[in-house]
Amino acid sequence: MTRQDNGKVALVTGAGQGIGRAIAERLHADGFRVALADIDTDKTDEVAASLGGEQAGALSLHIDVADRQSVFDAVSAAKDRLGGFDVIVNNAGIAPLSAIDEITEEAIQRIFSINVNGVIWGTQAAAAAFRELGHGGKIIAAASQAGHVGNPGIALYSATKFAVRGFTQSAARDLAQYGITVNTYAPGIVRTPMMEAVAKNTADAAGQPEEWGWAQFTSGITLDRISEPADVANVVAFLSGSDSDYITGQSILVDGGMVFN
Ligand SMILES: NC(=O)C1=CN([C@@H]2O[C@H](COP(=O)(O)OP(=O)(O)OC[C@H]3O[C@@H](n4cnc5c(N)ncnc54)[C@H](O)[C@@H]3O)[C@@H](O)[C@H]2O)C=CC1
Ligand SMILES: CC(=O)C(C)=O
Repeated sequence: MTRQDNGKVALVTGAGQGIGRAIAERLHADGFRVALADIDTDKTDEVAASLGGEQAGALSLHIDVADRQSVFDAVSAAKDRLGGFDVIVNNAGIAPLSAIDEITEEAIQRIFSINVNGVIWGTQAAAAAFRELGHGGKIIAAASQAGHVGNPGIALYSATKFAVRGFTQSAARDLAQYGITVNTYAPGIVRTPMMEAVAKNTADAAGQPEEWGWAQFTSGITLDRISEPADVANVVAFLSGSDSDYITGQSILVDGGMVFN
């Protein structure tokens, strides 16, 4: 089907691969002009080109979500070059393993600077752009099933995702007066480079084969399969559009029934 531009602009962080890429592709197919922002622009250059490039509403941008100025610059570039600003998807994140005894000050700072500060900077920059443009908008961030319940081996990561949910609930209260909704999506186990590394590193740390690493995370999926990035993109497409206008402050689990709460 031919793509119909819907007149709206979305920026997706971490759009170079995995879930972010699938979200950017889905929003573009739905008619959004999309800024694909990533620290690795080799990847976003390629994805944006595959969608037809800037003239076709697919703009590759550099962003380091840990750097507030970089986030504000990317939002500003998306707004100016794509002609508006309506949705931000604060998707970029990292998931290094964290055995409790081995957590260091540097490890805490690194993961929080990306997974939490990155969401805060994206929220600030998007809210400022929406207010400047005189309309509301949608702020969406990646949480995780690990931001709803504990998982072995990823305690520090889990702390960042609980933090994202807490920030989101309060930001939803603060920004409602501007017509801005704030929500998170909480994936389960998604087949991406991140999850492949998590499974492999979990197995390596225990001296076990890789399938054992996967099994630590995949038992208990009610729908009995790992998620594909498109499963998550479907829900983010809903949160980006007007059908979700009456939802704010929520974390939507997209986990095939791993966590019921
Ligand atoms: N894969 C999974 O099973 C799950 C993933 N998530 C969350 O979903 C989000 C996306 O995950 P995946 O696609 O699996 O990850 P991924 O590692 O496959 O892709 C992440 C992307 O973010 C980019 N990135 C990393 N640091 C960045 C920075 N400082 N600034 C800008 N971009 C940066 C990377 O270059 C990469 O393109 C993350 O927030 C993750 O925590 C949540 C639950 C499960
Ligand atoms: C990487 C992640 O978010 C998991 C295992 O829930």
